Amino acid sequence: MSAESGEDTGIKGVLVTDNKGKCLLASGAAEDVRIRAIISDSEWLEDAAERRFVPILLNDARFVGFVSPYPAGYVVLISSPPADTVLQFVMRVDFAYDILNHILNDPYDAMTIVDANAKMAYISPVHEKFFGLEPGGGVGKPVRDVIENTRLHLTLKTGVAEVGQVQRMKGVDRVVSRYPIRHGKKIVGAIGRVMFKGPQQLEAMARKISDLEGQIETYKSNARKTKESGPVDFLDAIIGNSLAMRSLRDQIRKIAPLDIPVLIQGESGTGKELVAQALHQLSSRKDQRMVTVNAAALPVSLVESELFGYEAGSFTGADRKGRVGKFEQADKGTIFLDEIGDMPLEVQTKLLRVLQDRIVERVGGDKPKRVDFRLCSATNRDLEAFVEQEKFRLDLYYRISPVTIQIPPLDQRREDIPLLLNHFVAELAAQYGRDVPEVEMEIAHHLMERSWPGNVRQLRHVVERAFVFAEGSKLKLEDFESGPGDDTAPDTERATSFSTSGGGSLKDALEDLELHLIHDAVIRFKGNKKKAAEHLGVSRSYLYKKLGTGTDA
Ligand SMILES: Nc1ncnc2c1ncn2[C@@H]1O[C@H](COP(=O)(O)OP(=O)(O)OP(=O)(O)O)[C@@H](O)[C@H]1O
Repeated sequence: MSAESGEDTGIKGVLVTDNKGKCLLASGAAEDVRIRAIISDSEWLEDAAERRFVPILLNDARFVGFVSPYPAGYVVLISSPPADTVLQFVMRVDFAYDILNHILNDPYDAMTIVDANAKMAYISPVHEKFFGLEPGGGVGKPVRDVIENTRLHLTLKTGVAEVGQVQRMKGVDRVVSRYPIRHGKKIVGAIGRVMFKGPQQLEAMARKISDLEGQIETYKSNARKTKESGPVDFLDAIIGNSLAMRSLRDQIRKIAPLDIPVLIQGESGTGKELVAQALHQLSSRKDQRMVTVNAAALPVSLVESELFGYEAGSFTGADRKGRVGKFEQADKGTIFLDEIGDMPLEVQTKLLRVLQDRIVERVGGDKPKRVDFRLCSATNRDLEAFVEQEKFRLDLYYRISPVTIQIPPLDQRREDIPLLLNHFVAELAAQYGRDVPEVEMEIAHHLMERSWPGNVRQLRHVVERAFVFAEGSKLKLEDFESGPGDDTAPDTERATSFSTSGGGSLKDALEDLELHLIHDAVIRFKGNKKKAAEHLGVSRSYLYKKLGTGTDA
């Protein structure tokens, strides 16, 4: 910058003193007698030389002095403060110089500065080393020639900061941020910062944030649902007008407000979880949580920590902060023990204790805590038979079943099928963002004649398959008659039945499996056959051929 340029941030003056502070040379702003008076104090000089940057404040002007010793005395460069914040920083922080020094030399956070022409103006020593440059070696070169995959030249053009991006340099990923630097309205350069610890830390942080966001979403949506739907809606969600279903809703209405344990029994897919939800929502605990525990999925080794929680650092592999167990989470609310019939005997014993005492103690903790929960359990097993076979503890059975609710299988209430069909079609239309299609009359008839070992869940799957593959705006009987959707075995059984279905050859079994995979993929991608074909790694035409359709839906 030239002496005449008058730029505010430029050097305003120079002063050279001897070791005692006697002025040897003064030029520019340093000729001001007030500045000379300040600087000629040898104590001030000594202190300033330690700090390197010092504010020089006059009544009508403010400067920053850069003070450096040289063998015969001191050199003081006087400049205008680039901004008030900078001046304040220098004024308030005695070790301002050391901070700048740290920023420039931080081994974990390097810096690249380019000028308005995208030429390197500065590069941190750690970054120079990383690129194998001599000190100052990159300065003056176009940034793109020095830094791999840089976008700093684009930052100058767009004027938009890019924060937390991943940039590959010399075969490793680094997290970088790029900022345009403005003087007034003009972009005068750009600064790039590199976190030398790599992106792993950020990834871990991002994962944590996304977990938390997920949890918040669940809470929000639960809160919304509870607000939007009055308690009656939770009963209305249990579709069916058969005598059995009407009586079921009556029982729920009566039992829900009583705070006693309930055991819900019914085959898989009959809606046990729906009933548990309704019981909770119609109880006085509805504003608290219903915490679901899949009892079958609990390994004995983890059951205590899952159910009762653990204190910080209580065992290897535990979260450092400790964890609240399911029973504590359900305090004042409901705990729903699903699949309780599949609980191993050792786990049953541990469970019995907390059901008797209503007290939990975290693993590694010494403060037993009283918990207040409503117990709701469910099973598709014949628990009485299990008790006889000594697979289930009698005392636990009594604890969990003062009241039982039996949900009959769908085959015993086929008159509910038309209502369920309409309900699922409307629900699927909303889920897939389509108009509700017309449903051919014969379909309900056809479905009522079939057997439903997988109960309502299986019915929903069958309707979903037909819905996804239907052409046009009408659901036709033929949509339900062909393809894997017509299989009457429950899904879990079907998965293992490919090789034996129809007792045919291996080729038949493979074709069967292929068709299943294709149908599953189309459902997974909500009817988008292009995406399904991509996912399966087959051409679209092959997929159409297998589905027996000619066009994309
Ligand atoms: N009466 C019903 N009305 C509406 N939807 C139902 C009904 N019964 C079951 N469903 C639906 O069927 C599916 C299975 O229900 P749910 O998970 O409650 O069954 P479950 O008996 O708990 O099964 P499992 O024993 O396998 O855990 C869910 O999508 C549920 O919404």
